[in-house]
Amino acid sequence: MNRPCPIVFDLDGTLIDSAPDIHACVNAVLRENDIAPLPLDRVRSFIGGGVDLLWTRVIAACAIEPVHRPALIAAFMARYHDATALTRLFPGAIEALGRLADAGHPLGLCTNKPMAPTRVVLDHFGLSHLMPVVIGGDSLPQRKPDPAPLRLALAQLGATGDAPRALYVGDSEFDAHCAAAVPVPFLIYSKGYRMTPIDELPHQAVFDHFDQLPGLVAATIAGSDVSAP
Ligand SMILES: O=C(O)COP(=O)(O)O
Repeated sequence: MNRPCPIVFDLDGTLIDSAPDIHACVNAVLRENDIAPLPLDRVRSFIGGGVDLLWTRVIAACAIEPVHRPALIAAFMARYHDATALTRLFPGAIEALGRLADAGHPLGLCTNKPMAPTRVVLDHFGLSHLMPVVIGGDSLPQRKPDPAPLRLALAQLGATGDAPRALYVGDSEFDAHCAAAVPVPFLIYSKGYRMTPIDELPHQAVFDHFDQLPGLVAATIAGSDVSAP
C-alpha cells in the first residue's frame, strides 16, 4: 500500500478567518496617522500576497505618500505579530487536520504571512503539533505565487521531484498559481479570500466545508497520479 502523501495548507482564508484582525491592525495604524479607516471587505480583498503587498494596496487605496511606507509597515507589524483576538478557525478545520494526520498524511503549512505571527496563531489555536513543517512569507526571498516556498515545504515533508507526490490546500489566486507552478494538485476552499472566480483558477477540486476535506483528499488521490508509488 502507498504511504499517505504529504498535504500542505495555506493559512489566512483557508484554516483561519484572520481578516478581522488584519483589518483592525491596518485601521489602527491609519487612525494613528490621521488617515480615514478602510472597510473590512476592502482590506480582506488586499490579503493573500503577504504584508508588503497588503501595504502596497493600502497605500494606493488611501493615496498615502510612499515615503511613509516603512514607518507604516513597522507600526503594523508591532500590532500584527500577536493579533489573534478577532481571528477564528474556519468550522471543522482542526477536526479535518486531525483526521488527515491520524490517517498518516504528513502535514505542513505554506503561508505568505510572516513567520512570527504565523507561529503565534498556530500556538493560539493548538495547531503547532499538527504542522511539523511551516514555511512563512519571510522564510525565503520568494513568496507565493512563486513555487519556491511550496517546493521547500514539500521537500521538508519528503516530497521532491518534478511533480511531487503531494496536495496543496488553499483559497486564493496566490495559492492556485503557486500549486500549478510546482506542480501539485490544488484543493480550493470556497469560503476563503479571493477576487477571481474559482472557475478561472487552476484547481483539482473545490470544498465548501472542512467536513468534506478528508473524503475529497481520498477521492483526489484515487483519481490522480498522487497515488503513484
Ligand atoms: O499574509 C497574507 O497576505 C496571506 O497569507 P496566506 O498565504 O496564509 O493566505
